[in-house]
Amino acid sequence: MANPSLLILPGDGIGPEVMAQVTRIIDWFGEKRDLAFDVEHDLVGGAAYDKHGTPLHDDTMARALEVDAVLLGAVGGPKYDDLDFSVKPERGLLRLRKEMDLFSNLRPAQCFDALADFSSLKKDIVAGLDIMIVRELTSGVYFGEPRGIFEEGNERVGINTQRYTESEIERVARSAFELARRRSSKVCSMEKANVMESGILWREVTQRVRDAEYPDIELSHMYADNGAMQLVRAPKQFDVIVTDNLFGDILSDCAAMLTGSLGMLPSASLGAPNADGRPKALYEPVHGSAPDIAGQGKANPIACILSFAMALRYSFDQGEEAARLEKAVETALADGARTPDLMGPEDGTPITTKEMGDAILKALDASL
Ligand SMILES: NC(=O)C1=CN([C@@H]2O[C@H](COP(=O)(O)OP(=O)(O)OC[C@H]3O[C@@H](n4cnc5c(N)ncnc54)[C@H](O)[C@@H]3O)[C@@H](O)[C@H]2O)C=CC1
Ligand SMILES: CC(C)CC(=O)C(=O)O
Ligand SMILES: [Mg+2]
Repeated sequence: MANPSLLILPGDGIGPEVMAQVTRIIDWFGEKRDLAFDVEHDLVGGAAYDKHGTPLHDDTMARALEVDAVLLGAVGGPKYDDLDFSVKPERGLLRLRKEMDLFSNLRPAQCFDALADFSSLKKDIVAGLDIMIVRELTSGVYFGEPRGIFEEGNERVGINTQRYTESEIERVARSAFELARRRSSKVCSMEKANVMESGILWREVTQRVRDAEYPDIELSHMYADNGAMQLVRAPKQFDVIVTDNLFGDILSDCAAMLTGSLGMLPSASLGAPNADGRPKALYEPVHGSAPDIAGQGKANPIACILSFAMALRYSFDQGEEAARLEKAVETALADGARTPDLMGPEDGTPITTKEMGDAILKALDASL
Protein backbone atom coordinates (compact mmCIF):
# COMPACT_ATOMS: atom_id res chain seq x y z
CA MET A 1 0.00 0.00 0.00
CA ALA A 2 1.20 3.54 -0.77
CA ASN A 3 2.54 5.63 2.08
CA PRO A 4 0.29 8.43 3.35
CA SER A 5 1.07 11.72 1.61
CA LEU A 6 2.05 14.98 3.28
CA LEU A 7 2.43 18.39 1.67
CA ILE A 8 4.78 20.59 3.71
CA LEU A 9 4.47 24.36 3.28
CA PRO A 10 7.05 25.99 5.60
CA GLY A 11 6.14 29.57 4.61
CA ASP A 12 7.89 32.64 5.99
CA GLY A 13 9.86 33.93 8.97
CA ILE A 14 10.24 31.25 11.64
CA GLY A 15 8.00 28.90 9.59
CA PRO A 16 10.93 27.14 7.84
CA GLU A 17 12.94 27.06 11.10
CA VAL A 18 10.27 25.25 13.12
CA MET A 19 9.30 23.04 10.16
CA ALA A 20 12.91 21.83 9.85
CA GLN A 21 12.51 20.21 13.27
CA VAL A 22 9.19 18.62 12.27
CA THR A 23 10.87 17.15 9.18
CA ARG A 24 13.47 15.46 11.42
CA ILE A 25 10.66 13.99 13.51
CA ILE A 26 8.78 12.75 10.43
CA ASP A 27 12.02 11.02 9.35
CA TRP A 28 12.35 9.49 12.83
CA PHE A 29 8.88 7.92 12.57
CA GLY A 30 9.82 6.50 9.14
CA GLU A 31 13.09 5.01 10.42
CA LYS A 32 12.16 3.89 13.92
CA ARG A 33 8.41 3.21 13.78
CA ASP A 34 8.03 1.97 10.20
CA LEU A 35 5.65 4.86 9.63
CA ALA A 36 6.87 6.42 6.39
CA PHE A 37 5.20 9.34 4.63
CA ASP A 38 5.53 10.53 1.04
CA VAL A 39 6.58 14.11 1.71
CA GLU A 40 6.49 17.00 -0.78
CA HIS A 41 7.64 20.55 -0.03
CA ASP A 42 6.23 23.68 -1.65
CA LEU A 43 5.90 27.43 -1.15
CA VAL A 44 3.19 29.49 0.52
CA GLY A 45 2.83 33.09 1.67
CA GLY A 46 5.62 35.60 1.02
CA ALA A 47 7.94 32.83 -0.19
CA ALA A 48 5.41 31.92 -2.91
CA TYR A 49 4.83 35.59 -3.74
CA ASP A 50 8.59 36.12 -4.22
CA LYS A 51 8.75 33.27 -6.75
CA HIS A 52 5.35 33.34 -8.44
CA GLY A 53 3.84 36.78 -7.68
CA THR A 54 1.01 35.07 -5.80
CA PRO A 55 0.91 33.79 -2.18
CA LEU A 56 -0.41 30.41 -3.33
CA HIS A 57 0.23 28.98 -6.78
CA ASP A 58 -2.71 27.11 -8.36
CA ASP A 59 -0.58 23.94 -8.60
CA THR A 60 0.10 24.08 -4.85
CA MET A 61 -3.62 24.54 -4.18
CA ALA A 62 -4.37 21.53 -6.37
CA ARG A 63 -1.83 19.35 -4.50
CA ALA A 64 -3.25 20.48 -1.14
CA LEU A 65 -6.61 19.13 -2.25
CA GLU A 66 -5.06 15.78 -3.24
CA VAL A 67 -2.73 14.88 -0.37
CA ASP A 68 -3.76 13.20 2.89
CA ALA A 69 -2.69 16.19 4.98
CA VAL A 70 -0.96 19.57 4.71
CA LEU A 71 1.54 20.85 7.30
CA LEU A 72 2.08 24.61 7.32
CA GLY A 73 4.64 26.71 9.21
CA ALA A 74 3.58 30.37 9.16
CA VAL A 75 3.08 33.17 6.65
CA GLY A 76 3.63 36.92 6.56
CA GLY A 77 6.16 39.51 7.54
CA PRO A 78 6.99 43.22 7.31
CA LYS A 79 8.53 42.83 3.84
CA TYR A 80 5.03 42.22 2.52
CA ASP A 81 3.11 44.80 4.56
CA ASP A 82 2.65 47.23 1.66
CA LEU A 83 1.51 44.67 -0.91
CA ASP A 84 -1.97 44.87 -2.35
CA PHE A 85 -4.37 43.01 -0.09
CA SER A 86 -5.14 40.44 -2.80
CA VAL A 87 -1.55 39.11 -2.82
CA LYS A 88 -0.60 39.46 0.85
CA PRO A 89 0.96 36.26 2.29
CA GLU A 90 -1.98 35.74 4.65
CA ARG A 91 -4.30 35.46 1.63
CA GLY A 92 -2.48 32.24 0.64
CA LEU A 93 -3.40 30.64 3.94
CA LEU A 94 -6.96 31.94 3.82
CA ARG A 95 -7.34 30.46 0.32
CA LEU A 96 -6.14 27.05 1.55
CA ARG A 97 -8.62 27.14 4.42
CA LYS A 98 -11.51 28.21 2.16
CA GLU A 99 -10.90 25.91 -0.82
CA MET A 100 -10.18 22.90 1.40
CA ASP A 101 -13.37 23.84 3.30
CA LEU A 102 -11.57 23.50 6.65
CA PHE A 103 -14.43 24.78 8.76
CA SER A 104 -13.40 23.32 12.12
CA ASN A 105 -10.16 24.57 13.64
CA LEU A 106 -9.13 22.71 16.80
CA ARG A 107 -6.80 24.69 19.04
CA PRO A 108 -5.95 22.75 22.19
CA ALA A 109 -4.36 24.62 25.10
CA GLN A 110 -2.64 22.28 27.52
CA CYS A 111 -0.33 23.35 30.30
CA PHE A 112 2.58 20.94 30.71
CA ASP A 113 3.55 20.46 34.39
CA ALA A 114 7.11 21.60 33.68
CA LEU A 115 5.80 24.99 32.49
CA ALA A 116 3.10 25.60 35.11
CA ASP A 117 5.51 27.86 37.02
CA PHE A 118 6.38 29.80 33.89
CA SER A 119 2.90 30.97 32.84
CA SER A 120 2.27 34.65 33.45
CA LEU A 121 -0.66 33.47 35.60
CA LYS A 122 -0.38 31.87 39.04
CA LYS A 123 0.53 28.18 38.99
CA ASP A 124 -2.72 26.94 40.57
CA ILE A 125 -4.76 28.76 37.90
CA VAL A 126 -3.07 26.90 35.00
CA ALA A 127 -1.62 23.64 36.40
CA GLY A 128 -3.30 20.68 34.68
CA LEU A 129 -5.13 22.92 32.19
CA ASP A 130 -6.50 21.05 29.15
CA ILE A 131 -9.03 22.95 27.05
CA MET A 132 -10.00 22.76 23.39
CA ILE A 133 -11.04 25.82 21.43
CA VAL A 134 -13.05 24.97 18.31
CA ARG A 135 -12.87 27.96 15.98
CA GLU A 136 -15.06 28.29 12.87
CA LEU A 137 -12.49 28.84 10.11
CA THR A 138 -14.06 29.41 6.69
CA SER A 139 -16.65 32.11 7.24
CA GLY A 140 -17.44 35.11 9.43
CA VAL A 141 -15.80 38.47 9.16
CA TYR A 142 -12.56 37.16 7.57
CA PHE A 143 -14.52 36.15 4.47
CA GLY A 144 -17.85 38.06 4.47
CA GLU A 145 -18.83 40.38 1.60
CA PRO A 146 -18.93 43.30 1.11
CA ARG A 147 -15.38 44.07 2.15
CA GLY A 148 -12.91 46.72 1.14
CA ILE A 149 -11.89 50.34 1.53
CA PHE A 150 -14.30 52.64 -0.32
CA GLU A 151 -14.72 56.36 -0.95
CA GLU A 152 -17.71 57.78 0.88
CA GLY A 153 -18.24 61.52 0.51
CA ASN A 154 -14.91 63.16 1.20
CA GLU A 155 -13.40 60.33 3.22
CA ARG A 156 -12.68 56.62 3.00
CA VAL A 157 -14.56 53.87 4.79
CA GLY A 158 -13.18 50.40 5.65
CA ILE A 159 -15.78 47.63 5.53
CA ASN A 160 -15.77 44.00 6.63
CA THR A 161 -18.88 41.92 7.01
CA GLN A 162 -19.66 39.38 9.70
CA ARG A 163 -21.87 36.79 8.03
CA TYR A 164 -22.90 33.31 9.16
CA THR A 165 -25.46 30.96 7.64
CA GLU A 166 -27.33 28.46 9.81
CA SER A 167 -25.61 25.52 8.11
CA GLU A 168 -22.15 27.00 8.78
CA ILE A 169 -22.98 27.30 12.47
CA GLU A 170 -24.58 23.84 12.58
CA ARG A 171 -21.53 22.03 11.19
CA VAL A 172 -18.99 23.63 13.50
CA ALA A 173 -21.33 23.12 16.47
CA ARG A 174 -21.60 19.43 15.60
CA SER A 175 -17.84 19.17 15.40
CA ALA A 176 -17.53 20.69 18.90
CA PHE A 177 -20.22 18.42 20.34
CA GLU A 178 -18.61 15.31 18.81
CA LEU A 179 -15.28 16.29 20.35
CA ALA A 180 -16.93 16.99 23.70
CA ARG A 181 -18.35 13.46 23.72
CA ARG A 182 -14.77 12.18 23.75
CA ARG A 183 -13.86 14.59 26.57
CA SER A 184 -16.05 15.79 29.44
CA SER A 185 -19.31 16.41 27.49
CA LYS A 186 -19.22 20.12 28.29
CA VAL A 187 -19.26 22.91 25.68
CA CYS A 188 -19.29 26.67 26.14
CA SER A 189 -20.31 28.66 23.06
CA MET A 190 -19.01 32.23 22.82
CA GLU A 191 -20.42 35.09 20.71
CA LYS A 192 -21.77 38.61 21.17
CA ALA A 193 -25.52 37.94 20.99
CA ASN A 194 -26.05 41.11 23.01
CA VAL A 195 -24.88 43.36 20.14
CA MET A 196 -24.64 41.28 16.93
CA GLU A 197 -27.41 39.57 14.95
CA SER A 198 -24.91 36.94 13.83
CA GLY A 199 -24.37 36.27 17.54
CA ILE A 200 -28.12 35.83 18.12
CA LEU A 201 -28.26 33.30 15.28
CA TRP A 202 -25.11 31.56 16.55
CA ARG A 203 -26.67 31.14 20.01
CA GLU A 204 -30.03 29.89 18.65
CA VAL A 205 -28.49 27.40 16.24
CA THR A 206 -25.91 25.93 18.65
CA GLN A 207 -28.71 25.43 21.22
CA ARG A 208 -31.00 23.86 18.60
CA VAL A 209 -28.33 21.39 17.43
CA ARG A 210 -27.58 20.46 21.01
CA ASP A 211 -31.26 19.93 21.89
CA ALA A 212 -32.03 17.90 18.76
CA GLU A 213 -28.87 15.81 18.43
CA TYR A 214 -26.69 16.04 21.54
CA PRO A 215 -28.96 16.04 24.63
CA ASP A 216 -26.10 14.39 26.58
CA ILE A 217 -23.91 17.51 26.14
CA GLU A 218 -24.00 20.32 28.69
CA LEU A 219 -24.07 23.51 26.61
CA SER A 220 -23.61 26.99 28.08
CA HIS A 221 -23.43 30.36 26.31
CA MET A 222 -21.17 33.27 27.14
CA TYR A 223 -20.46 36.67 25.60
CA ALA A 224 -16.98 36.53 24.08
CA ASP A 225 -15.66 39.54 26.00
CA ASN A 226 -16.61 37.87 29.28
CA GLY A 227 -15.09 34.67 27.84
CA ALA A 228 -11.74 36.41 27.38
CA MET A 229 -11.85 37.58 30.99
CA GLN A 230 -12.93 34.14 32.29
CA LEU A 231 -10.12 32.45 30.33
CA VAL A 232 -7.62 34.48 32.34
CA ARG A 233 -9.55 34.42 35.65
CA ALA A 234 -10.41 30.71 35.87
CA PRO A 235 -9.58 28.82 32.65
CA LYS A 236 -10.17 25.37 34.15
CA GLN A 237 -13.94 26.03 34.24
CA PHE A 238 -13.88 25.32 30.45
CA ASP A 239 -13.45 22.10 28.52
CA VAL A 240 -14.56 22.67 24.89
CA ILE A 241 -15.17 26.23 23.69
CA VAL A 242 -16.86 26.77 20.31
CA THR A 243 -16.73 30.19 18.71
CA ASP A 244 -16.56 32.09 15.44
CA ASN A 245 -13.58 32.88 13.24
CA LEU A 246 -12.53 36.25 14.69
CA PHE A 247 -13.27 35.53 18.37
CA GLY A 248 -11.56 32.13 18.01
CA ASP A 249 -8.44 33.76 16.58
CA ILE A 250 -8.20 36.16 19.51
CA LEU A 251 -9.28 33.80 22.30
CA SER A 252 -6.78 31.12 21.21
CA ASP A 253 -3.82 33.54 21.31
CA CYS A 254 -5.05 34.48 24.78
CA ALA A 255 -5.28 30.79 25.77
CA ALA A 256 -1.74 30.25 24.47
CA MET A 257 -0.32 32.29 27.32
CA LEU A 258 -2.02 29.99 29.82
CA THR A 259 0.37 27.31 28.57
CA GLY A 260 3.45 29.51 28.92
CA SER A 261 4.06 30.66 25.34
CA LEU A 262 2.43 31.17 21.97
CA GLY A 263 5.19 28.86 20.76
CA MET A 264 3.40 25.94 22.46
CA LEU A 265 -0.01 25.97 20.74
CA PRO A 266 -0.70 23.57 17.83
CA SER A 267 -3.81 23.39 15.67
CA ALA A 268 -5.71 21.10 13.34
CA SER A 269 -8.00 22.54 10.67
CA LEU A 270 -10.45 19.89 9.54
CA GLY A 271 -13.07 19.71 6.79
CA ALA A 272 -15.93 17.35 6.13
CA PRO A 273 -14.96 13.68 5.81
CA ASN A 274 -13.95 12.40 2.34
CA ALA A 275 -15.32 9.16 0.89
CA ASP A 276 -12.65 7.25 2.88
CA GLY A 277 -13.90 8.80 6.12
CA ARG A 278 -10.84 11.02 6.62
CA PRO A 279 -11.34 14.76 6.80
CA LYS A 280 -9.41 17.12 4.54
CA ALA A 281 -6.86 18.53 6.93
CA LEU A 282 -4.22 21.19 7.44
CA TYR A 283 -2.05 21.32 10.55
CA GLU A 284 -0.25 24.47 11.66
CA PRO A 285 0.98 26.19 14.80
CA VAL A 286 -1.30 28.93 16.15
CA HIS A 287 1.53 31.47 16.04
CA GLY A 288 2.64 33.57 13.07
CA SER A 289 5.97 34.13 11.36
CA ALA A 290 7.46 36.02 14.36
CA PRO A 291 9.63 38.45 12.36
CA ASP A 292 11.13 39.80 15.60
CA ILE A 293 13.02 36.52 16.20
CA ALA A 294 13.23 35.02 12.68
CA GLY A 295 16.62 33.78 11.52
CA GLN A 296 18.12 33.74 15.02
CA GLY A 297 17.53 30.13 16.14
CA LYS A 298 15.25 31.40 18.91
CA ALA A 299 11.89 30.03 17.75
CA ASN A 300 10.19 27.36 19.82
CA PRO A 301 9.34 24.47 17.44
CA ILE A 302 6.96 22.74 19.87
CA ALA A 303 3.72 24.24 18.46
CA CYS A 304 4.64 22.96 15.00
CA ILE A 305 5.79 19.58 16.34
CA LEU A 306 2.56 19.14 18.32
CA SER A 307 0.64 20.06 15.15
CA PHE A 308 2.26 17.03 13.50
CA ALA A 309 1.15 14.97 16.54
CA MET A 310 -2.40 16.15 15.80
CA ALA A 311 -1.93 15.01 12.19
CA LEU A 312 -0.91 11.55 13.43
CA ARG A 313 -4.08 11.42 15.53
CA TYR A 314 -6.70 13.04 13.27
CA SER A 315 -5.50 12.14 9.75
CA PHE A 316 -3.57 8.89 10.17
CA ASP A 317 -5.29 6.96 12.99
CA GLN A 318 -1.98 6.85 14.86
CA GLY A 319 -3.23 7.87 18.29
CA GLU A 320 -0.53 5.88 20.10
CA GLU A 321 2.28 7.42 18.04
CA ALA A 322 0.75 10.87 18.58
CA ALA A 323 0.79 10.20 22.33
CA ARG A 324 4.42 9.03 22.04
CA LEU A 325 5.38 12.33 20.43
CA GLU A 326 3.40 14.40 22.96
CA LYS A 327 5.07 12.46 25.76
CA ALA A 328 8.49 13.13 24.22
CA VAL A 329 7.75 16.86 24.26
CA GLU A 330 6.69 16.57 27.89
CA THR A 331 9.89 14.66 28.74
CA ALA A 332 12.12 17.20 26.99
CA LEU A 333 10.46 20.02 28.93
CA ALA A 334 10.66 18.08 32.21
CA ASP A 335 14.39 17.56 31.55
CA GLY A 336 14.77 21.34 31.31
CA ALA A 337 14.83 22.03 27.57
CA ARG A 338 13.88 25.71 27.18
CA THR A 339 13.90 28.01 24.15
CA PRO A 340 14.02 31.73 25.09
CA ASP A 341 10.22 32.14 25.10
CA LEU A 342 10.04 29.59 27.94
CA MET A 343 12.53 31.41 30.20
CA GLY A 344 12.88 34.58 32.18
CA PRO A 345 16.00 36.76 31.81
CA GLU A 346 17.44 35.34 35.07
CA ASP A 347 16.78 31.70 34.21
CA GLY A 348 20.09 30.76 32.55
CA THR A 349 21.03 30.09 28.95
CA PRO A 350 18.26 29.07 26.55
CA ILE A 351 18.68 26.41 23.87
CA THR A 352 18.19 26.91 20.14
CA THR A 353 15.35 25.76 17.89
CA LYS A 354 17.49 22.85 16.67
CA GLU A 355 18.54 21.89 20.20
CA MET A 356 14.85 21.69 21.19
CA GLY A 357 14.44 19.33 18.21
CA ASP A 358 17.45 17.32 19.49
CA ALA A 359 15.92 17.07 22.99
CA ILE A 360 12.59 15.81 21.62
CA LEU A 361 14.30 13.28 19.33
CA LYS A 362 16.35 12.03 22.30
CA ALA A 363 13.14 11.55 24.28
CA LEU A 364 11.60 9.73 21.29
CA ASP A 365 14.60 7.39 21.15
CA ALA A 366 14.24 6.75 24.87
CA SER A 367 10.57 5.85 24.37
CA LEU A 368 11.47 2.75 22.30
N1 LIG B 1 -1.04 31.22 10.77
C1 LIG B 1 -0.19 32.15 10.37
O1 LIG B 1 0.60 31.94 9.46
C2 LIG B 1 -0.20 33.45 11.07
C3 LIG B 1 0.51 34.48 10.51
N2 LIG B 1 0.61 35.66 11.18
C4 LIG B 1 1.46 36.68 10.53
O2 LIG B 1 2.74 36.66 11.18
C5 LIG B 1 3.32 37.96 11.15
C6 LIG B 1 3.72 38.41 12.55
O3 LIG B 1 2.54 38.54 13.34
P1 LIG B 1 2.54 38.81 14.90
O4 LIG B 1 1.32 39.54 15.22
O5 LIG B 1 3.86 39.35 15.33
O6 LIG B 1 2.30 37.36 15.56
P2 LIG B 1 3.33 36.17 15.82
O7 LIG B 1 2.51 35.03 16.30
O8 LIG B 1 4.17 35.93 14.65
O9 LIG B 1 4.27 36.69 17.02
C7 LIG B 1 3.74 37.23 18.22
C8 LIG B 1 4.84 37.16 19.32
O10 LIG B 1 5.01 35.80 19.72
C9 LIG B 1 6.35 35.39 19.52
N3 LIG B 1 6.32 34.03 18.99
C10 LIG B 1 5.47 33.55 18.05
N4 LIG B 1 5.76 32.28 17.76
C11 LIG B 1 6.82 31.94 18.51
C12 LIG B 1 7.58 30.74 18.64
N5 LIG B 1 7.31 29.62 17.95
N6 LIG B 1 8.63 30.75 19.51
C13 LIG B 1 8.90 31.85 20.23
N7 LIG B 1 8.22 33.00 20.16
C14 LIG B 1 7.18 33.05 19.30
C15 LIG B 1 6.95 36.35 18.51
O11 LIG B 1 8.35 36.41 18.64
C16 LIG B 1 6.21 37.63 18.82
O12 LIG B 1 6.86 38.31 19.87
C17 LIG B 1 2.25 38.87 10.51
O13 LIG B 1 2.56 39.01 9.16
C18 LIG B 1 0.96 38.09 10.69
O14 LIG B 1 -0.03 38.39 9.74
C19 LIG B 1 0.06 35.86 12.41
C20 LIG B 1 -0.66 34.85 13.00
C21 LIG B 1 -0.90 33.59 12.35
C1 LIG C 1 -4.66 34.31 8.37
C2 LIG C 1 -3.98 34.37 9.70
C3 LIG C 1 -2.79 35.28 9.62
C4 LIG C 1 -4.93 34.81 10.79
C5 LIG C 1 -4.52 34.34 12.15
O1 LIG C 1 -3.98 35.06 12.96
C6 LIG C 1 -4.80 32.99 12.54
O2 LIG C 1 -5.48 32.27 11.81
O3 LIG C 1 -4.38 32.59 13.64
MG1 LIG D 1 -4.04 34.24 14.97
